[in-house]
This record gives sequence, C-alpha cells and structure tokens, in this order.
Amino acid sequence: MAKSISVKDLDIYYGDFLAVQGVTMSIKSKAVTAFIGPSGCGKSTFLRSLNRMHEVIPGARVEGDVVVDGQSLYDPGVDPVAVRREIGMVFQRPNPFPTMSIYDNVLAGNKLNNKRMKKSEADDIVERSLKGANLWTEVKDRLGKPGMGLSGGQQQRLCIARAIAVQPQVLLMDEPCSALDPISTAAIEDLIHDLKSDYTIVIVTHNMQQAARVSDDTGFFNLKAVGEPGHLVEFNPTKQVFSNPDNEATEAYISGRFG
Ligand SMILES: Nc1ncnc2c1ncn2[C@@H]1O[C@H](COP(=O)(O)OP(=O)(O)OP(=O)(O)O)[C@@H](O)[C@H]1O
Repeated sequence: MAKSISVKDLDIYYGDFLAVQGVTMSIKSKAVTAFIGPSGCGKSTFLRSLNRMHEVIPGARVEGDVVVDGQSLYDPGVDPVAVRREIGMVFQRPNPFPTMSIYDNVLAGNKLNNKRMKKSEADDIVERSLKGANLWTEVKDRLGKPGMGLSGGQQQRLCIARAIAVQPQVLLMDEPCSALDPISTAAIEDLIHDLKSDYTIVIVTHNMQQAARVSDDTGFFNLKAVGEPGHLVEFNPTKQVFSNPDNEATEAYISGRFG
C-alpha cells in the first residue's frame, strides 16, 4: 500500500516567483521523512507539490518530476483529484468539518469520492480509521456528537482518521502538532510511529527534537539569501543529520546558530 516518492530537479513557482529550486530526493515507503529549515525556505510549498495541492493556488506550478512508484504525478493524463486521494494531507490546525458529527467527519472523504456504501461498511471504515488514529476508545460512545466538541489533540487525530479512511498510500503532514499541547503532541508522535508500518509519511516540522524523534530521514531546506529560492541543502538518515551532518549550514541550524 505505501509508496515511495522520487523527486527530480523540482522547481516550484508562484506565478513568476521561484519559491523552491532544484530539489532531488528519494522518499522511502513505510518510513517517516521530515523536512526542517528556517521560515520561508519552502518546506510547506514543497510538501504541497507532492500531492498536487500546490497548483490549487492560481498561477502556481512546478517544473521537474515527482514519481510515485513509477507513475509521474504531473503527467498530463493524471487526475489531480485522484492523486490527492492517494496522497492524503493533514494540516497545521485541526480542521474537522464544524457541522458534522465525529462519525460523519471520518467518512467525509469517502462521501466526497461519491462512494455509496452500506451502513455496515461505513461503520467498519469509521471504526478502523478511528482505531488507526488511536482515537476509538475515547470517542466510540459519542460518534454522533460534533467533531468540534473534541480537544485540539483529539480533533487532530480525527483529521488523521479522516485522512486514512480513504486508504491513501502516503500521508503528508504540515506541522501537525504546532497547535497542540505537549501531551497531545506526544500522542500524535506515537501515532506517526504506529502509522509508518502501513504508510509513507512525510512531515514538515519546526521542532527539531520532533524531527529527531519521529523520522527516519531528514531533509534540511534553506535560503541562500532573502529573496532567493529555497533549496534542499542536505537529505540524509535522521541520525546522521543530527549527529554528523554533511553540510556546515545544517550543523549551524541544528545547533541553533540560526533560524
Ligand atoms: N500562496 C502563495 N503565494 C505566493 N508566494 C507564496 C505563497 N505561499 C508561500 N509563498 C512564498 O513561498 C516561499 C516559501 O514559503 P513556504 O510557506 O513554503 O515556506 P516554509 O518553509 O514552509 O515556511 P514556514 O516554516 O514559515 O511555514 C516564501 O517566500 C513564501 O512567501
């Protein structure tokens, strides 16, 4: 189910503005890959280019290649909606649908995909997804209650349940813990660890300790100068990035000398 992603010479634009330049990397399946780097270096932009979410912004486009298990994501025949179904996304702020129950929130993606299903099938998806997101025991007795009634950390796990309900191959997470307290953060980090046995996970984080705790590989992005495009400075196993990085700029960043 989980897929690997190969990125080659990727340039990412907002109109004429080149935001990220020349990224090449191989993202492993069934592993966690983290992106770190100072604000504005293009981590989120790059993440969104991995499931064609970038191009929903008018004028936004990419040049180069993103290949997911042999299929080029940007081939003309590829349906971006299908790509986003296979490569799910979890955002910085938990965003359950405010008028929907917990149950309906989990199924929102499946319904959007126009999948008609029996009640028993829907029940199974809800239970499986909430169990997968480590939320089942906390909510199983109030599935009909609003998703917005949950704590921030529970809402984020509900969003993860919604993302995995459509059985994606890859999960992209853009700072999934930045709005959460330390206990909820620890719960999400545990969950990321559990999910990697089934999914390819890519996470953007501002928290270097988090990258060190949860990821197998780390990419460090940086800007050469203000106004210059962001680029990938180093991509290596996380242990190496945090103990013996290849690049001086990585060393300076992880030791807190800038950013
Ligand atoms: N919708 C947009 N339109 C135009 N430029 C954008 C847009 N979104 C981001 N940018 C620009 O692209 C560059 C990269 O931004 P991006 O948000 O990807 O960086 P980031 O590393 O994720 O930053 P942060 O850590 O602060 O979230 C920045 O110069 C930013 O101003």
